[in-house]
Amino acid sequence: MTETFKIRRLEISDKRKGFIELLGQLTVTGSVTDEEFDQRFEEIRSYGEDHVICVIEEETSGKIAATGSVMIEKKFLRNCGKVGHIEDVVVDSRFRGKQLGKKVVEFLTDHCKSMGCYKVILDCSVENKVFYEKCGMSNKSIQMSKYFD
Ligand SMILES: CC(=O)SCCNC(=O)CCNC(=O)[C@H](O)C(C)(C)COP(=O)(O)OP(=O)(O)OC[C@H]1O[C@@H](n2cnc3c(N)ncnc32)[C@H](O)[C@@H]1OP(=O)(O)O
Repeated sequence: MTETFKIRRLEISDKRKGFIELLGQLTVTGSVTDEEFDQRFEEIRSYGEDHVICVIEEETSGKIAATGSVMIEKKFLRNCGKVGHIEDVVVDSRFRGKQLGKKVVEFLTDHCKSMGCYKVILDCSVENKVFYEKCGMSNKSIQMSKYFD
């Protein structure tokens, strides 16, 4: 069967297209009810261009094959500059190795550029370092984190 991929922003109907299950390939999602999804979707939509989630839909199957998100941080430094933070990039294991991950990162990076950000940053595992290098990024620092119970 021919695969046709289309990249676009997340739509409210994407919950039915496997969006949450796809995020489950990245980390724990918990059980998200339709009501919780709709509420969170509207909340994120209210941030407009400052919080964008992109998806790639495989149109033949109507399934979400890849996703990633970006948040625009507004700063005082660098003349009230802006920084893009990329998060939650994942490609369905059935569709990996087809340049979809790269397309997601490009989409998000282009958004940051169009928003006037001076840089875009993300945290990733050592295993994904080469992937992000192929997306034109380079290692700058180490990640620190503290998880709350
Ligand atoms: C900020 C964050 O969200 S970090 C979390 C990243 N996500 C995950 O770890 C979830 C599980 N992994 C995945 O979903 C996928 O494997 C991803 C997103 C890491 C990569 O997606 P894919 O669609 O398979 O990658 P894609 O096909 O676009 O690869 C682009 C290039 O990177 C290379 N590449 C991809 N993954 C890797 C890897 N793990 N190690 C080395 N090279 C890699 C590819 O070979 C390709 O090289 P080429 O352009 O020379 O042909």
